[in-house]
Amino acid sequence: MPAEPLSPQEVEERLATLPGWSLDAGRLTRSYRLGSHFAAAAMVVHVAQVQEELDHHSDLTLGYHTVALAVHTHSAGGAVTEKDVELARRVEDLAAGHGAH
Ligand SMILES: C[C@H](O)[C@H](O)[C@H]1CNC2=NC(N)=NC(=O)C2=N1
Repeated sequence: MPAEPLSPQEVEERLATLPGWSLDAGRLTRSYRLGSHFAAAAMVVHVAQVQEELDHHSDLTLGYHTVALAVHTHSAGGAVTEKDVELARRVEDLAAGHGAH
């Protein structure tokens, strides 16, 4: 069953439980800072593993000491859905282990 779009209020409620995440151009976004470029690259690989597991994929950008994500649900017409929130939570869970903040 396709994921349903969250209402603007539901998105705000979810964001209130995801510090550092925001809604930007209709997508859930967050940027993390890490201690080195290699540490950032390792986090990208870990996020990619989670995205494959969830079958849900963000635009994932590796910078010098940064990792940035932006995600919405293509199959819901580009809306934000619970799938995006689930991915954000999973990324939060692994970020600390990479020293990301
Ligand atoms: C066929 C495949 O499962 C789908 O296309 C998945 C893959 N990853 C996805 N990622 C995102 N962000 N939105 C989707 O609708 C989506 N769909």
